[in-house]
Amino acid sequence: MLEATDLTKSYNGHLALDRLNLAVRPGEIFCLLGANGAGKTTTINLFLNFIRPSSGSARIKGLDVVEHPLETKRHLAYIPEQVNLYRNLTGLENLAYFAALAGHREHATAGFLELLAQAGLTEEAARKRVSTYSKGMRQKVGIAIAAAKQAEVLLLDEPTSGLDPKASNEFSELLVRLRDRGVAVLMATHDLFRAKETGTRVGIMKRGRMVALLDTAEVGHADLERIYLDHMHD
Ligand SMILES: Nc1ncnc2c1ncn2[C@@H]1O[C@H](COP(=O)(O)OP(=O)(O)OP(=O)(O)O)[C@@H](O)[C@H]1O
Repeated sequence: MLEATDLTKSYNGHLALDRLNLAVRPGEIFCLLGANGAGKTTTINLFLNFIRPSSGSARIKGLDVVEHPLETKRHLAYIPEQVNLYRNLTGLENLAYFAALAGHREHATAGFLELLAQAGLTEEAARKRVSTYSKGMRQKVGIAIAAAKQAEVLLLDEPTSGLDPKASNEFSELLVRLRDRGVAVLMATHDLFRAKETGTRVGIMKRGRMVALLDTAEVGHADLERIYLDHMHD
């Protein structure tokens, strides 16, 4: 579904990403962990085709993202740290707008309200302007947009940073629901706890390289933290 093969990005000889090999299957949440500058955002941006690889390839549903930019974009949704929405429009209007932009005009207002309700926004909140929303509410609109697009691949870059624990928990539950519907999720995060809770696998990155790959079912919270810190120290 989501595949990196020897994916490499260098900036003036500095390897931001060094031969990454990774496959994320439908129904899987893969969490990228690593210190600042480890290459997590670079990985996500390569899948989004925001930047070009120096060598290797990023594929979505078997299609190279550089060779098939439009087709691969159709299958994916992206939630950055700050979801960009039109502040003067309501959550409902934003959702309708972005769904239409993605070619999904089949939903009526009731359908959009249902998607927002599933993402945890009441109708009352959905009809308020986004300028009045908290960060957690904007992230929920982001999830509703991903659901309206029926995205099969979800890319997230530190989506829960700055969310309070309850909002972060709610957001993680939404991710798990999408995962259970067969969405392939790739998420960069600094939150070891959430990575263990919601991730199927985690990859620890350091200076552009994937230095460890773990199955979350096989490690406890304390193990994951210890393994992470061991890698940061050497
Ligand atoms: N446009 C650019 N020009 C030059 N170097 C860059 C550029 N973008 C990223 N880098 C470098 O690539 C490396 C990887 O950066 P990246 O943003 O992928 O890290 P990250 O793991 O996402 O970090 P953070 O946790 O801070 O978000 C860093 O050394 C960074 O300085």
